[in-house]
Amino acid sequence: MIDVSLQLSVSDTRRRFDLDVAFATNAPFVALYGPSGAGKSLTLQAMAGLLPVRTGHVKLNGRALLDTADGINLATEARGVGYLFQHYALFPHLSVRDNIAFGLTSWRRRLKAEDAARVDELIESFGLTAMARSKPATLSGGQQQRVALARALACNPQVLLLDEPFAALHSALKRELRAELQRVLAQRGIPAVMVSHDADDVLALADEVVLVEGGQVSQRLRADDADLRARLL
Ligand SMILES: Nc1ncnc2c1ncn2[C@@H]1O[C@H](COP(=O)(O)OP(=O)(O)OP(=O)(O)O)[C@@H](O)[C@H]1O
Repeated sequence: MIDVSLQLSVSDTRRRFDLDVAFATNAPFVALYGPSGAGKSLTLQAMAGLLPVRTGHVKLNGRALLDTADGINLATEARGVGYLFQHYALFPHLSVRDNIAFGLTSWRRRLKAEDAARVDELIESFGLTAMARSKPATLSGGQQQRVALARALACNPQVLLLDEPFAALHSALKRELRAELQRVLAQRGIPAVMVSHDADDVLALADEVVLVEGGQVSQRLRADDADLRARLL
């Protein structure tokens, strides 16, 4: 069960955006869908603990990652979330292997043997063995996306947060990588929350769709709603 309620504001000198979203679901794959600037990425960032929240909660199978009423606000690294950033945000100076291992290392210690084995398993299962020592810039778009996904999974997350995971890819590759993502999530039993404004991504992957507009949830739709396609397009 993913249970989210978030109230926050972001602003700079000229703009202010108020987010007030809430949804609770048992769906294994949830899509946050809506127009550009609706507040989808801010929702994901707040769930991951990357953004200060004024009031609200984020609960995962009953475990509070954030609950402002109880003074709970776990640090990002303690939340057990894997995050795939829009445009992947790979570290250009690190190899594929070091990108994937990044969250498991620190300046104080080297990778533990069990973590190294996990990184190697991810490299192999995502077909990245031949390029494990290469820098991200030398990889194709699909390969970079696989590195980002492997990095998000390296910390053994309880939930995967995906921000526009297929936006940079052409349509044949999108189809291939959607299927790969479904396989990986089913294999590992990890629920996912995906931000997308691509109706095809949503139709292909989501069990439940949360429509976000103007910083609020405007509708909830299930994948088996007969008119889902019509309502998304
Ligand atoms: N620090 C900030 N200061 C002011 N406004 C901000 C700040 N960060 C985000 N915003 C605004 O908040 C709104 C919601 O942003 P968000 O990134 O969540 O949109 P989105 O729904 O993910 O859109 P897209 O699909 O285009 O990525 C946007 O209008 C954005 O410009």
